[in-house]
This record gives sequence, structure tokens and C-alpha cells, in this order.
Amino acid sequence: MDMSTKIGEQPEAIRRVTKLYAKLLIAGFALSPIVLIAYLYFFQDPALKFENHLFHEMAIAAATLEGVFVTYVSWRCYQSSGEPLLRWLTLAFLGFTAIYALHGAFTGMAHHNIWLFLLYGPASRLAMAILLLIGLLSFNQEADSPGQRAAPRRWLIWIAAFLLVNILVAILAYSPIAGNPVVRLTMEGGALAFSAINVTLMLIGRIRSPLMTVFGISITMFGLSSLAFILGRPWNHMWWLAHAIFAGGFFFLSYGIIQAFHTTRSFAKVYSQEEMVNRLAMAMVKTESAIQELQRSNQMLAHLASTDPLTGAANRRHFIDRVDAEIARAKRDNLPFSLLALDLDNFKSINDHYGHQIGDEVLQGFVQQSLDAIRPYDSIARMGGEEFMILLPQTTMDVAVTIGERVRSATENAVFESILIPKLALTVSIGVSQFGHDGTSIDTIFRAADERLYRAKDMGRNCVITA
Ligand SMILES: Nc1nc2c(ncn2[C@@H]2O[C@H](COP(=O)(O)OP(=O)(O)OP(=O)(O)O)[C@@H](O)[C@H]2O)c(=O)[nH]1
Repeated sequence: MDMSTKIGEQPEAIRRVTKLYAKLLIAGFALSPIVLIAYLYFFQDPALKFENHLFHEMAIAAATLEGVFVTYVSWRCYQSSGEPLLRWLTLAFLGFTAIYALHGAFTGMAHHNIWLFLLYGPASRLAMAILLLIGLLSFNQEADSPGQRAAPRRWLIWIAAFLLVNILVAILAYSPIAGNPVVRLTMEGGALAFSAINVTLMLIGRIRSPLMTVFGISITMFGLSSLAFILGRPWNHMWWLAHAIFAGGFFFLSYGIIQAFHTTRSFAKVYSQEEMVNRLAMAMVKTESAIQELQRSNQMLAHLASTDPLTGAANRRHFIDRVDAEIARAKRDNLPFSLLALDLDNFKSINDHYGHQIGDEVLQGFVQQSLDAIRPYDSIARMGGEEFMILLPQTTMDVAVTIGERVRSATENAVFESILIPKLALTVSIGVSQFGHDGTSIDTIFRAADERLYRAKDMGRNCVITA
């Protein structure tokens, strides 16, 4: 076997054939009761009966309990998702249970008034088929608001409607037309027709999420059970088979409800490929934005860790890293670079005269002025207090002096806009060193620049010293 063949890379023909096969399987499964119906129709004597009241009562009691349980689980799903389809499913189960229970309850009345016993069956299936069709028509409609979901009024109106149906069926059972075959056939045929419409609409609408497929198969079974009820007669085998087919559909649909309950609580959306792809895409977008956010935070942290918070200049540690890198580069490419050590003159007196706040603003203004005076690839760092350093890559001493001079005169002539105090005299003393000329280690070039800075101070400040 070729292990390199990946999923999704199957030949088109196989893909198509297997898809068609899957569709046929679903259709075959949904329609399989036809075989049983046909078997009884052609090979069984319709006069054969199994009239067992107790068995019927017990079966319908079990069906009623099942109906109550499925109604409850659907209702819980609806409360959670607000999906209109689930509201209608809940009502369909509730209506069916409320009406069908009487079919069981009146089993004993079968000999007294057969219609009182019989008509509740088709009535319950008709009500359920109508509600299930309305449910399908609400497929993918917007979810009900939490307020709408909880409102008891709606539910009470529906319960009243189902009780009214029960009363109407009783009235019908005692009316002269009760025995007219049209009555039962209209109800049972109606249930069959609504189920057929339901499945047809699903096929036309190409609604085929896995749970909706369960829905479609169940509705097909409900339709077929109505067909069997039409063909059957009370207590004969076709009639019992009809019960069994209906129960099969009911159980299968309840399986779908339970799946919804354990996953999204939304019948239409659970397991839908579209939904899963959407969720995956949403998760990916979230992950991506989280990663971007993380990267931004990391950059921010790196920036904070490497800059002086007051002036925005690099801090001492970061500057040392840069100089180290520059030393490595200079050694490798045999290129010069220079350093300026700067110290603001008589800065203490600025603080003393104008206050610390103004002193801070002067420091910030000085960094901005210096950035304007140096080249884009030069960098300035605050080494502490009012001491700064400038790294001048690929720069010899004479160029460094020119740049230092530019910084010095810019400082001397600066009018710090943020400062409202006129005639604030600010000057800077600068010592220059050059890698190679003054040594090849960070210590020696730092020391050389510092020594020249002190000499500049000694020589009366506001000057650039190189030796
Ligand atoms: N406003 C402000 N002042 C600072 C800051 N860091 C250090 N200083 C002040 O900078 C002054 C440095 O004074 P000194 O070291 O005596 O030097 P100077 O007054 O600049 O005199 P010379 O360097 O000899 O020209 C001190 O008054 C410090 O308080 C700061 O972040 N903000």
C-alpha cells in the first residue's frame, strides 16, 4: 500500500461512488420498513389478529413515558440554544404524547366505542407530523431570546390546544361520522402527506447535517408507519407493525435529541460540517490574534526592558549589549566605531533653580535634540542621572568629533519648547573614544571616553575632548 496517499487525495471516481453509496444506505435504511409492510401485505392474512389489551396498554404506557422523557430533553435543549426547530420538536413530542396517551388509556373502551380508542392514534400522528413540518420550516431561523424561551404562556396555550384536540377527538368518536373511513384516512393520510412533504423539502433544500439526516430518516419512518396504519386493521399484524415502525422512528429521533443535548444543544447545528469548519476558523482567528497580542506584549516588554522610562533613550544594559555587538562586528569586518560620553553641565543647578520636574523635561528635551543631531543608525543611551553615551558605528574619531560638536552646539543653542522658562542655559561636555585607537575591549573604550569627559569638565565644560 502506498503510505504516502493522504486523506482527501482519493481518486474522484471512488469519492463519488462512496458518496452515492452512503446516500443509498441512508435511503435504504429509512425505507427498510417498506419490505416488512410489503411482506405482511402480500403474505399475511389480514384477518389474523393479536388482540391483547394488557400488552397494548403496557406498550402505550411505555411510549407515553418515553414521550415525556424526550419532550423534556428537547425542552432542555431549546432552553439552552433557543433554536426554533427545537421548540417545534418539543411541541411535536408534547402534542404526540398528550394525544397518544389517550389511545392507550381507552384500550379497554375498544369494545364499547372502537373509535374512541382508535382515533387518538391517527390524531396524535397528524398533530406531530404538522408540528414537525413547521419545525423544518423554521430550520436555521434565528434563536429565540432567553425571555421568549422561558415564557410559560406560550407553552400553556399549546397544552390547552392539545387538550382541546383530545376533546374534539372524543366528540368526533361519539358523532355519527366516526365510523366513516374518510375520518380516519384523512387523519392518517394527512400524517403521511405532511411527513412526505417534510422529507421532500429536506431533500430539495439539501439539508444534510448528520443530525438532520437522523431527523429525515425518522420522519420517513413516521410516514411509513402511517402507511402501515392505513393498510392495517385494528389488532392485525400490519397494525402492530405500524406501531413498531413508528416506535423505531421515535427512538431514532430521540437518539438525535440526546446527541444534541450532549453537544451543542442545537439540533440543526450539531455536527454540521459547516458549523465545525466555522468553529475551527473562529478558533484559529482567536489563536492568531492571541499570538499577535503576545508578540506585541513581548515587544513591549523588550522595549521596556531596554529603554529608560523617562527619556526613551536606551538604558545602560541595552547599550552595553549594542556596544558588544558592535565590537564583534568591528573585529570581524575590521571597521572602526566611536563612542561619545556626555554629561550635562551644572545640571544640579537647573534642578535647584527650577525644580526636579523641569530637570526631567530638560533631560527629555536633551535626548530629542541629540537624536536630531546624530545619524539614524547612531544610538543614544542614558547611562544614569545626567550622563549619556552615544554609539557611532563605522565612525572614526574625526567624524565622531564633528558629530559630538553638533550635539554640543545643538544643546547650547537649544530652546526647549516645553520649558516656559526663558534663557535656560544648558551645555554638555563630551569625551570621545574610538574602538581600535583606544583599545579593543568595552572597558578600555568606555574608560577612555569617560576620562576625556572629565577632562572636558576640567577644561571649563561645553566642549568635545578627544585626547
Ligand atoms: N531632574 C532630574 N535630575 C536628575 C536625575 N538624575 C540625576 N539628576 C540630578 O543630576 C544632578 C547631577 O549633579 P552633579 O553630579 O553634581 O553634576 P552637575 O550638577 O551636572 O555638574 P557637572 O556634571 O560637574 O557639570 C543631581 O542634582 C541629580 O539629582 C533625573 O532623573 N531627573
